[in-house]
Amino acid sequence: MEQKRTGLSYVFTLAKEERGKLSLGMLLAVFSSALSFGPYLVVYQILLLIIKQEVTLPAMLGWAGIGIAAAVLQAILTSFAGICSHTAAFNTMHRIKVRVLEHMSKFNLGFFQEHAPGQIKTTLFDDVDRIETFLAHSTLELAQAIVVPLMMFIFMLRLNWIMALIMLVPMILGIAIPMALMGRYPDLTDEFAGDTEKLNASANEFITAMPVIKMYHLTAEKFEQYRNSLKIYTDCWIKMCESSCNPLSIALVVLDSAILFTLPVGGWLYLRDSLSAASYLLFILLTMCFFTSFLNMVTIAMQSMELGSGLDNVKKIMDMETMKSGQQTLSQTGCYGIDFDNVTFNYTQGGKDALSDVDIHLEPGSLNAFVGPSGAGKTTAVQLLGRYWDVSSGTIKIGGVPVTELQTENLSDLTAFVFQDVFLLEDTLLENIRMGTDATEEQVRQAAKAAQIDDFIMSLPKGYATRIGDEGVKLSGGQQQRISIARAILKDAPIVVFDEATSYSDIENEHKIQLALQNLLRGKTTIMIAHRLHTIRNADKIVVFQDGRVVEQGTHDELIASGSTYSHMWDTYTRETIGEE
Ligand SMILES: Nc1ncnc2c1ncn2[C@@H]1O[C@H](COP(=O)(O)OP(=O)(O)OP(=O)(O)O)[C@@H](O)[C@H]1O
Repeated sequence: MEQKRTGLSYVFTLAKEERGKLSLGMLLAVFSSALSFGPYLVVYQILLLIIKQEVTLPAMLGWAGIGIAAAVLQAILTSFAGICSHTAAFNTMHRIKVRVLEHMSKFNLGFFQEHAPGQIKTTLFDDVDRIETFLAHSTLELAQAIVVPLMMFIFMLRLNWIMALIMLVPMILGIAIPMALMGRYPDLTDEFAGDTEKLNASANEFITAMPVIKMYHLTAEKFEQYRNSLKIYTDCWIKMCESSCNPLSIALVVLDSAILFTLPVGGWLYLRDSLSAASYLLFILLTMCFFTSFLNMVTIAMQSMELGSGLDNVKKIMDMETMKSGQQTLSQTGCYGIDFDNVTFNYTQGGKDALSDVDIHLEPGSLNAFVGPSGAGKTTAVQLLGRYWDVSSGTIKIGGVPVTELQTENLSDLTAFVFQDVFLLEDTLLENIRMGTDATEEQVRQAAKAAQIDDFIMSLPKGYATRIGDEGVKLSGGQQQRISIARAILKDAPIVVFDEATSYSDIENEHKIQLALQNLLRGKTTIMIAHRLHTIRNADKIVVFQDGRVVEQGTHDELIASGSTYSHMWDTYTRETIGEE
């Protein structure tokens, strides 16, 4: 279905809190433009004096004074108009950024997995910044481009209606001819916006994938996705230029040659005594001024076309449905069981089920493990518990309450997730573990000790004050995972999920973390996803996933005794581990 382009009215809806300032800015811009007539009127009056042979020094000085006063006032009004529009634009930009971010923070977390960071950044910064530029500059130009030619036309109509109408001929031709020619070409604006977005996304991917790209000696030219996007973008750009070059050139030539219409007609009227010499000269001056103002409209039209796709992106995000928060809350100090009741889920409507009819009951305060081959649905199951996505059917409950009925902040307080890939803030190690909580430095250290990362941190010259990031220290995968474990320990949530959380750790560190966690996780309901089966051997319940279904559940001994999937996995695992040793 073709998407309807978002109109300029949406910009003014976004800027509704600043309408007063914007209107004042536009009004001042109109007054300031009206004053730009000053010099022309002065010239006209002086010409009249010359023709009537009434030139006197006081009269000349008087008119010159009026001209200078008009110019000074014009400068003052322009400056105030700019202050109004820039303040309104900056406030609007700030407000939109906050609103878009707030709105995004209410999405299911899956949104951030589905959308490339580059794409979100483009909307949040480039597209919103374009709105700011438009409001700061184009609104004033728009007011001027509409009002100035209109005022000029009314003035000229009063001076000589035939000449005024003649002035309209090049304007009508300048619009009608290009529009007729443009109609023969397809509208490529949406296609171009889409191609630009794809090019940005593939450039972003190229930069993100730099380590792999270097390993395989791929250059930007050889990186097929980038090369294709660039070619499609360039082809579309050339097509756009081809389709707009001729009509635009014709429009410019016709509008620029407006004087060729007013000059002969004015001369003819002058010879017939229907137009005074002063008026004739004034018309020649105004013809040039009129079309310069009118051409501003073409520039604004082009700016608003550029704004269009950015506006669409902002609107798309603002129109997206947010995750509906429930009303119920559970205490963060409680101990809760978890139930998956007949849960089915697919990432894309009509696509293959990532989970089918999953039924699991996890006892309050128990240690549980999700195991199974890659792609079996383990991560999907735990992400559904945290509402990264919402189930397609069935219910997931914490302490008997469906997760969809819990307040979103409460659900977040009840759960702590440690994933294989860790996100670190460009901040100190202390703040990276503290993560906005009011934990004391001592509490942070205790958590870091349990996660086996305190020794490493203390070995750094600045200890916990060491900053992570470009200019700071770089952490290994295992160290990052241990920071993430420390965060989860400090959060002290009643439900803790580890998804391959120690996969980057060496055996010794993994063992130490396991020992520390045994104490810390007492009384919490824990889910561990693990491929290294020895780490979950003592779990109260092991749930075996295969192809999106739960095929077995029980303790290690029960599952080994049953002799099916888990026992085969265990056999293979122990054989491989012994082989490695
Ligand atoms: N964001 C996503 N969009 C679409 N499909 C997905 C997404 N994430 C996972 N899948 C699909 O869902 C299925 C289950 O994936 P999931 O990551 O839950 O498996 P897993 O058992 O955790 O695998 P692994 O052990 O390799 O992490 C797979 O077929 C996978 O391709």
